[in-house]
Amino acid sequence: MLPTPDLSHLKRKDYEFVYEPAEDTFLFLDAFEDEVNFLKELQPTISLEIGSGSGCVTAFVGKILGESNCLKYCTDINPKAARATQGTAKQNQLSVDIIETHLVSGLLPRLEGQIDLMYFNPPYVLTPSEEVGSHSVEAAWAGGIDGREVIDEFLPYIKRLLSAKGAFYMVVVNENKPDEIREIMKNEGFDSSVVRTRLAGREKLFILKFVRTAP
Ligand SMILES: C[S@@+](CC[C@H](N)C(=O)[O-])C[C@H]1O[C@@H](n2cnc3c(N)ncnc32)[C@H](O)[C@@H]1O
Repeated sequence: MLPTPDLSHLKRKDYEFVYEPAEDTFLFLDAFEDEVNFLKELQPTISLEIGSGSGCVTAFVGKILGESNCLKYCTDINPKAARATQGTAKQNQLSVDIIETHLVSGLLPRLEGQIDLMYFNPPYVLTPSEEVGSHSVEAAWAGGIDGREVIDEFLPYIKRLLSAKGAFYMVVVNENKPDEIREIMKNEGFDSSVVRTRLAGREKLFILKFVRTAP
């Protein structure tokens, strides 16, 4: 079992402003541990986490990839989360390029078709639409109708950003209608699988994986 990254620089007060690693984060870590062999074979040259929050997931993936030449990018809409990710990268001796932005704004067209590994633990909680799009901690969970508003805005970017061999992982809950998301992505030319599921309180969490359909 790989150790959880060192987040000791983040204090209780920081988590008033930045999403604190929770069940969904830890399910993501478990899923990436399941995927170690795939990730090592993939040998990503560029990775991207959208919504990196504390930076816990990227630090974990960084440990898996070890001394590789992978260029690691993260984005977050919340400036305090971007700073937290920066601190976590430093604390865990990783080099990560963190961009404070909405989804992947500013990365296209430069990284079009370049990303081998991409992952997103999105805001997936069902909330009124007006709550979506804040730049503070509420951005971590407010997902709007069906918890899908941010997810649906992001889906078209997967095809544009992933390289031919690339893989994309995402956390969703039952209420987000995972089968419908998989169908949308199938129509975009992606195969999907469920890497892990877990019940967390009333939520059923899924880690979905998408790769391009073999020609
Ligand atoms: C559920 S939290 C996940 C944080 C971290 N990746 C983890 O797994 O613990 C979702 C993160 O996405 C960020 N986020 C929400 N909407 C975003 C958007 N439109 N663009 C970029 N980041 C966004 C939030 O600020 C938050 O840090």
